[in-house]
Amino acid sequence: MLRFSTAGESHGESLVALVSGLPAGVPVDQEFISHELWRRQRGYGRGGRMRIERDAAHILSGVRHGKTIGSPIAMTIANNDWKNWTEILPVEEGDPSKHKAVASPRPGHADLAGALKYNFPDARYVLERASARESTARVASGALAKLLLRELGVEVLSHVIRVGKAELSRPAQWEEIAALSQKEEILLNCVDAEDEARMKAEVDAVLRTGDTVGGVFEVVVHGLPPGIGTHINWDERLDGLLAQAVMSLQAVKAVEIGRGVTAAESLGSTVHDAIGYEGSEDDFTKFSREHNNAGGIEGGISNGENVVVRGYLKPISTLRRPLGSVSFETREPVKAAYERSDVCVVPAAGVAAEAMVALAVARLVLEKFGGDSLPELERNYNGYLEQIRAY
Ligand SMILES: Cc1cc2nc3c(=O)[nH]c(=O)nc-3n(C[C@H](O)[C@H](O)[C@H](O)COP(=O)(O)O)c2cc1C
Ligand SMILES: C=C(O[C@@H]1CC(C(=O)O)=C[C@@H](OP(=O)(O)O)[C@H]1O)C(=O)O
Repeated sequence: MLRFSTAGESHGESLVALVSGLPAGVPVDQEFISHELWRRQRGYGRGGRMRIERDAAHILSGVRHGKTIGSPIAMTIANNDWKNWTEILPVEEGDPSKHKAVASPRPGHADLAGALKYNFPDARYVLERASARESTARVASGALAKLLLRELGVEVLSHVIRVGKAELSRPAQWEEIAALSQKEEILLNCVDAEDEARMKAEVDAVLRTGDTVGGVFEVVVHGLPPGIGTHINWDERLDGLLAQAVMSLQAVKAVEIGRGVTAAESLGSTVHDAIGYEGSEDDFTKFSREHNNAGGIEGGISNGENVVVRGYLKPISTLRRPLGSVSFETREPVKAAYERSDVCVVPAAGVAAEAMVALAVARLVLEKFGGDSLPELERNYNGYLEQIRAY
């Protein structure tokens, strides 16, 4: 089974990722992993921390001569900022007077709930792990899943469809989303320049007022054949696994598959994707669809169309003009803590969500087709593609 876990704190020495269950023989393109990490660091509205970090994955195990060898892959991603925190957050006992308390919990962050739960006098240790710095390790892990999927012709990318009140005004084509991932700079990762300018204006407005914005990203899986996931068991459904994978990201508060949200207020005759038999030779089967409101999943199973998953982000909770809070020490009303912060992270969250989606899809692909080596997996995969083509 493909599994991954992460360790590490935001201002600790490094993030750690551990990925197991990948077959042997998958080419590991380190430049690709670095590019994915770079993409997660970009986007208009990020704070001062991103000027300090230059994320790169250091592979410790599981890869030899540029290919996976079937054993668990351990990676570290260093925190450049650690050097500024070694006295504040030492692993040894250290000097308690150097402790930098997060003295008043930020509404919307994990501070208060975490401090109560773990019995900490302030929120420092809570934010250290709650921080989305952890998503770096997810992106490095997801890059490995993407490299596996790439061997099977499956790609996972994202783009931004809303920042605050500014929304993408038209549907995006796969080719446009793919072109975004090749750009040398990322503004708001939107496929339409005019819409992107309106999104930028939303960020500029909150930069001026000391506020923050949220938004919506869309992850698209391209080239996934029908039959991944199953209706048979609740915990093996593709839609359920994707929802959990994306919802688990920091600040994501809703997940939508296809046109799930507007479908709830629409008639069945306008929502469901009428079936034809006009597919081309390049398609998995000759079955075709009028549109893809289902987001490529029916009954928890991929149906051969692009899989489309949207993540809805709440606005960032650390405000330069903070909301009311209470001092941990005195219990008196004070403003919530502020050190520095991102004000908009929709493009970065989209990249992190790509990683989570790639890991979930790769897990189900490996469960269906098995194989301890890439050639064995490819044999099983291609045999299945032949089967559905001949159906
Ligand atoms: C890429 C990314 C960067 C983030 N940066 C910040 C930040 O600078 N400041 C902040 O308060 N929250 C930031 N967040 C959101 C918090 O991590 C998140 O709100 C917090 O951990 C509480 O979890 P929850 O929002 O899922 O309930 C970021 C989220 C993502 C995905
Ligand atoms: C470090 C990252 O994001 C961080 C996520 C984050 C949070 O509260 O989630 C708070 C900020 O950390 P800091 O207080 O050190 O500036 C962000 O910079 C990153 O994305 O790599």
